[in-house]
Amino acid sequence: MEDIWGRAQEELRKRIGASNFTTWIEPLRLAKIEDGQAEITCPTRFMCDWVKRHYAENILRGLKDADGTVTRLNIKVVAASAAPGKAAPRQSVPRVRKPAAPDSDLPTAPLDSRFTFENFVVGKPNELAHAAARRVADGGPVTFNPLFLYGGVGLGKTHLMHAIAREIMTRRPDQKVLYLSAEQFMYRFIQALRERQTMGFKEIFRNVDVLMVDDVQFIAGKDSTQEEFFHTFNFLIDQGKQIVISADRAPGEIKDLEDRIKSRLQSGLIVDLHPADYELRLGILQSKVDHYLTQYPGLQIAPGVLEFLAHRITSNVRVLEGALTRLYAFASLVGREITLDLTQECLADILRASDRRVSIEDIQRRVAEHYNVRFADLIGPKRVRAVARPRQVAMYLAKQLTSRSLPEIGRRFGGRDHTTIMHGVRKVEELRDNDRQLSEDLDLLSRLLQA
Ligand SMILES: Nc1ncnc2c1ncn2[C@@H]1O[C@H](COP(=O)(O)OP(=O)(O)OP(=O)(O)O)[C@@H](O)[C@H]1O
Repeated sequence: MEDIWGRAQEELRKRIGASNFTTWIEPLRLAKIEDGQAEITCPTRFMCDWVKRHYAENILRGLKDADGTVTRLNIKVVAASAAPGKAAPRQSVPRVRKPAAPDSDLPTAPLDSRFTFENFVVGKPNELAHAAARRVADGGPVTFNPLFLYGGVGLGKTHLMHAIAREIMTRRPDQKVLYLSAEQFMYRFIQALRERQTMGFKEIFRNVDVLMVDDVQFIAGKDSTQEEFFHTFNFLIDQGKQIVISADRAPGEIKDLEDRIKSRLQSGLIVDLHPADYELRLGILQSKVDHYLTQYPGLQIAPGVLEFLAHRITSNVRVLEGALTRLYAFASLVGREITLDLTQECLADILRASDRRVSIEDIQRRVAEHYNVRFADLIGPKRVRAVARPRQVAMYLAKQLTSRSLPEIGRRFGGRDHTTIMHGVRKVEELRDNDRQLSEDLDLLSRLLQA
């Protein structure tokens, strides 16, 4: 099945272009072929409708070419986790392109032009890492050597590394800056060994003023590469040259890394990038929206959408950025304003994956406790204000923090109609901006529920 779909995809990529392919075809899966009918699964309804309207014919043609038995096509929505026997569809998230194996005459890996200090949003979780990176980039006498930056996936390590490299190259063009990933370091070293060019290799690496190695955990367990790295490292430090290293964890926690290397890596300044908190996530989204304003002038984003995304997508910045990119692409294609509904529709798979599994009952219990009302009253018919307002707050939080539909939420609120829920949600949205107490309550409750 994989083979057939692989061949059909190759054809499709040629026919519709790489960008359309990545957005619309890559997330699809070929689930089965039965009695001449191919079944394609799609992670969201929005995407399913779009693909049916625009690409069904091409997909069928591609499948027919790849497997002569196919005569019909059925495209249906299947939630990411429920896709039969397949890995979850890849989200259309732009992965930072890590440079490929480099050309041996040009050691420095290409720098991504977006990864600058200006584009880096600073908040509590990354302020120390940012300040240290800035200090190194500003130059002057070497204060901490090496600078070791570490943090989980997609939290901005590579972004900071590129920013440092670019800044030094601009401020001090006389300095030889060599930036590369640990994988490339190994690739070059092995190539040098094979071509009996180890002297040339050593010369390149020992002649730099600033050496920057990304994802150093990669050399763990690679004995001869570790050995060479260790010597290069010592040589440069002894010469007072700056070294900057990044990894996905602290030096002491990298398994299969020789102790002497660990201890050398620990001899400078070690700073970690913490996962982005709500404020930082919102700040990053706002700065991206500013960029999109030039790319998509006139495309409106409704109030509350960015807050919603910052609340709901907590995994990492890369996923957050990818969500916004997809949202803008969808909205501009269909020529619609980016509303909360559009957001939930077109990011259903990402939101589901990030769903923090807050249940509606958790929300109701927490809200009842906070406002000191009985749980039974909260979901019951009472209309007195002392109960009605907390109920609307609970409805609003249910919409914000879960991926349940309005009718589903209605059922959990004593069988209310979806229009009642919509009214409750809107009411809270209206009041939130001017009622400080309410806004603080919402903030506190969301935090408690997501803790
Ligand atoms: N504070 C920030 N401000 C603006 N953009 C950020 C910030 N942090 C991360 N990003 C963006 O998030 C994306 C992922 O960041 P980056 O590639 O630097 O992560 P990483 O920590 O190197 O992850 P990995 O370990 O997967 O390589 C990039 O597009 C980057 O620009």
